[in-house]
Amino acid sequence: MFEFQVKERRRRTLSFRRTGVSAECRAADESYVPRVVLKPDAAKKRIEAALEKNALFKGLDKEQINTVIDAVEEEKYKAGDVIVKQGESGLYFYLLEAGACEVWLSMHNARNPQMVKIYGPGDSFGELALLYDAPRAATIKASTDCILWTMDRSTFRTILMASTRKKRNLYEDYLQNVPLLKTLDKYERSAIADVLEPEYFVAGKEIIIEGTPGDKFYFLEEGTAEARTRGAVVMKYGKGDYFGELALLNDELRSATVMAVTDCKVVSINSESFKRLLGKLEDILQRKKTEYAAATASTS
Ligand SMILES: Nc1ncnc2c1ncn2[C@@H]1O[C@@H]2COP(=O)(O)O[C@H]2[C@H]1O
Repeated sequence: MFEFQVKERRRRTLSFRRTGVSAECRAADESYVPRVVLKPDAAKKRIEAALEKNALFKGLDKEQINTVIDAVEEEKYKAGDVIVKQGESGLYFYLLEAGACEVWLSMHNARNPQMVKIYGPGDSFGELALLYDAPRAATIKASTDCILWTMDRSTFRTILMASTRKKRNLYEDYLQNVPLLKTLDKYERSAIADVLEPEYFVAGKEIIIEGTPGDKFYFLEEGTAEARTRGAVVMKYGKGDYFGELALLNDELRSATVMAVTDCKVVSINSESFKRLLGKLEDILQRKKTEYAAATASTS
């Protein structure tokens, strides 16, 4: 049998609480006093680079980013180390700077956990226990030597909890009803919610232009749109439909123009997140190509 042994490490580093708390921090948690773990400028630059790669930190202002940079603490793990263990209580949120970590899940008290994904640089984990006051939902194990930045619970709850929860709640129902995502589990859909960027297009405006390079994938959240090739309508889109996948999947130019028929709200995903989060749906996405070919043939 496969048993992970771990107790989340408790920090021994000297840290202090900063006085002169910003109004924003006080608003989020009256008792919060920012934590400061002293570190050289070079370390601050590394943290900033890691934060830039992670969608959860995107909406933060400069002051909040500085609070995060002050508060996090470096941790190194060796290949094979267990960083968090499913079922235990959670103390920290983790941002992976270097190395790779495996996610292991034990479903319904099954004895043998399954590895469900691998995290790489810029990925983060450990938010669920802190967001919902719940036991760790999965076990995370270093698959190579790793460098992580760990954030204490109080900083996480003050700086990141509201924005993360808001985005996940906002898109939970919508994503659950997107047919393409039916085979994903709730956690995989919330990872998609984290990276969605809303965009608005007035009726008649092009969302995608045929023959141009593509760097985004879109879900249509509100309104209707249509795809045209050489002027002929080849596809109509409504709420929950998606487009823009072919250029990203096949590294090619946009093969059609997609235009808003009514005012539209779309949510987009950049190509890096698309490959990371929707990669396992590639077969379903590629199948759509046959549908496009048939529609195009019937108009010519
Ligand atoms: N499929 C999954 N289900 C639950 N947690 C997952 C999954 N994949 C990755 N995780 C991460 O594993 C972490 C384990 O600790 P948390 O429950 O705090 O937060 C969890 C998520 O960040």
